[in-house]
Amino acid sequence: MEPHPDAPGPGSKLPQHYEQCFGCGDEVDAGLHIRSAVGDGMVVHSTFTVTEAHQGAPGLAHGGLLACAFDEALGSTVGNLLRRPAVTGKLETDFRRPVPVGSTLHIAAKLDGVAGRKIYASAEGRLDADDGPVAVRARGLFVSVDFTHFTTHGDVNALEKFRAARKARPEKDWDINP
Ligand SMILES: CCCCCCCCCCCCCCCC(=O)SCCNC(=O)CCNC(=O)[C@H](O)C(C)(C)COP(=O)(O)OP(=O)(O)OC[C@H]1O[C@@H](n2cnc3c(N)ncnc32)[C@H](O)[C@@H]1OP(=O)(O)O
Repeated sequence: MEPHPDAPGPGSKLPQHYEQCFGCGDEVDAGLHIRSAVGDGMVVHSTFTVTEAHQGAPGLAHGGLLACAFDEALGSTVGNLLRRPAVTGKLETDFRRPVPVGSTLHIAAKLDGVAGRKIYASAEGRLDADDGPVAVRARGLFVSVDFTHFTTHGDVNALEKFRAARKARPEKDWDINP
C-alpha cells in the first residue's frame, strides 16, 4: 500500500495532532503524552511512558489506558500516512504481559489495508526497547470521515480555536478545513 504523496517520510517526527488530546496533547497533565515518528517501511514508532496516573492495579498500567495508547498510535499512523481524517470503528487488544509504572511501551504500527472507507492497521508494543518483550498487540479498523464529522458532532468553538492554532504553527502540516 502506498502512502499519500505528501505523507511524512522516514525520520519525520509527528507533531501532536491536538494539544488537548488525551493520547498526545501537551495540555493534558495526566494524559499519555505519546510521541511518534515515521520509521522505515511505513512503520510508525510511538512511545508511551507509564506514570502513576495510568495505574489500574498498584504499580501496573490500566488496560483501558493501554488500549488508548494503541488507539492513538494506530490513528496517528492512519492519519499521517494516508492524510485522511478517520475515526476508530473497532479496536482489538491482546494484553500479553503486565506493563509496570515507569516502563516505556515502544509501539510499532503499520497500515494493513484499505477497502473503500475502511482502513485496517495493527501494532505491537514492546517493553522498554524496540526489541523488548511484546506486552500488547492491537488491531484497529478506522473509517474515513469528512471533516463535517467533527463540526457536526464536536465542539465547534473548540474546533475554531484548534484551527486558528494550527494556522499559526510554522510546521503546519494539514488544515482542518483545507
Ligand atoms: C487530514 C490529514 C490528517 C493528518 C494527521 C492527522 C493525525 C490524526 C491522529 C489522530 C489520532 C487519534 C486517534 C484516536 C481516534 C479516535 O479515538 S476517534 C473516536 C472514537 N470513534 C468514534 O467516535 C467513532 C464513532 N462512530 C461513528 O461516528 C460512525 O459509526 C462511523 C465510524 C463514522 C461509521 O459511520 P458511517 O459514516 O455512517 O459509516 P458506515 O456506513 O456505518 O460504515 C462505513 C463502513 O465501515 C464499516 N464499519 C463501521 N464501523 C464498524 C465496526 N465497528 N466494525 C466493523 N465495520 C465497521 C461499515 O460496515 C461500512 O463498511 P462497508 O459497508 O463500506 O463495507
